[in-house]
Amino acid sequence: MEKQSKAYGVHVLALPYPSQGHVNPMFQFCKRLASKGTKATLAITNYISKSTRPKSDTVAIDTFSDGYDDGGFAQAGDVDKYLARLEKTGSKTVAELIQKYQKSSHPIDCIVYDSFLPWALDVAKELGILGACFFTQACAVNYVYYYAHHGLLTLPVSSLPVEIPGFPPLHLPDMPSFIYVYGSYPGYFHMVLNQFSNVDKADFVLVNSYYKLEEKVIDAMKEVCPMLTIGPTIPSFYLDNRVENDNNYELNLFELDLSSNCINWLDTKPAGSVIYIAFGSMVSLSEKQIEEIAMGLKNSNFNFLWVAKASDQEKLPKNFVEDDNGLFVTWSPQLKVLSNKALGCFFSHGGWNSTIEALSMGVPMVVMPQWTDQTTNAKLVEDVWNVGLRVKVDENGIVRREEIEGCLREVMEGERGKEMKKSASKWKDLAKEAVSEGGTSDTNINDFISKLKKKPQ
Ligand SMILES: O=c1ccn([C@@H]2O[C@H](COP(=O)(O)OP(=O)(O)O[C@H]3O[C@H](CO)[C@@H](O)[C@H](O)[C@H]3O)[C@@H](O)[C@H]2O)c(=O)[nH]1
Repeated sequence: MEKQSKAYGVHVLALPYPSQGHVNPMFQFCKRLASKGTKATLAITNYISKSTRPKSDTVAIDTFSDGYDDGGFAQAGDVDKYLARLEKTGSKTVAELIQKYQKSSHPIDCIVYDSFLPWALDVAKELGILGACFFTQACAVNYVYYYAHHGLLTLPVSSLPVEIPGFPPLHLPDMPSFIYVYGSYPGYFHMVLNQFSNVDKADFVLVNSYYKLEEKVIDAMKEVCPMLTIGPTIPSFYLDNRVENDNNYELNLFELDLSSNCINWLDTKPAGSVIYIAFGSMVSLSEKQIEEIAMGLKNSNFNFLWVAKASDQEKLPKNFVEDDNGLFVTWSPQLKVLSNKALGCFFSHGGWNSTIEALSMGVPMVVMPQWTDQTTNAKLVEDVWNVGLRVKVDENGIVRREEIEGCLREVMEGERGKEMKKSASKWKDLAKEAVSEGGTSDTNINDFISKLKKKPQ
């Protein structure tokens, strides 16, 4: 076990974009830094702090204002409005936060900021500290955005397929949705391209992936934007187990549903018999789509654990009776679920955290991507890593019950499913290797820390 050092060499302030899929990897990275003797402080918004009251033994938690202290994004109710205020107010309040530490006995040496918040690098430079840009999504996705940002991929895409080093050619539905459905979510689209607006000025560029997972694209990306793989940023307990008491996310922005202990329930099920269904923190499905999933599951007759908000559970068909082969929760301890022996398949939306968590736990997937990077992740899951299937959507934009049942059966008991289980187990071993002593991610994290220590004074 790596012991926590009391004599901190350097102090890192981590600034995630304020949503679950960004806070999780940044917080885990902080825990990893702390286990190596670095002081790490995670900066979350006042609203997240008030609504979750997070605690950690090893990472300090501090707050800044995004301008919406009483409701965060929901209070703004509009992407453009939220992002504009986050930048304006955040630039000021994050600067104040750093200045507070600069007057203390442990000033900040480096801000590790989410790539969605490039303005944080300007704050760092004005205050004379280092800036490390942290990408939370797959390197392949970042590669596409890099090329689009620099006009090397002309938009709307006219020349198909698009080639990414080491990957099969990408057709339009394999591109991130903002490119695939050109003109959709302009605020978010601007944000993902803008990740590259000043990245050349960052002192470090970190990415939550691991080298062997995306070897060729990481090598290609290194030529233009040197990214250090530091992932997977999941608790050490599930991989190398070198960090003491590190088995939780501890920073759930949603309340864990303890009404039915889903882990005890999973423990009663045979190995590999349960499908886990969860679509991350942002997806909202139509009543029709929920009905199709429910009927696909019912017809498949597999055991299932389904994470669905109360409002989504209300959309279930009236004749969908929950018996002992199915359980609903509103929010699960996802890593504990994925690591449970009863798991046979993860039916997911293909969010990057869910994807890299499943890869790290060796769980094959069925992916029903909704938007953003999920479409590309689904392609990689099916055609590059050979660990799952992407469901097909019909002409009305619905994934039908027969399609869902067919994909679940193939992954759970089909011939391809057997191959996928083997591949999943390989990616799990490689994830563990990456973060273990001397692994690629471990070495990159050590290099990052040692460069901080040698920073010019
Ligand atoms: O019941 C649940 C459901 C999810 N999680 C966790 O919540 C996170 C969800 O992250 P992710 O799978 O990436 O999904 P989103 O919350 O949807 O993340 C957004 O942010 C990601 C990072 O940018 C993108 O890859 C996604 O497409 C985008 O939707 C993961 O760590 C899960 O372990 C739980 O702990 N319990």
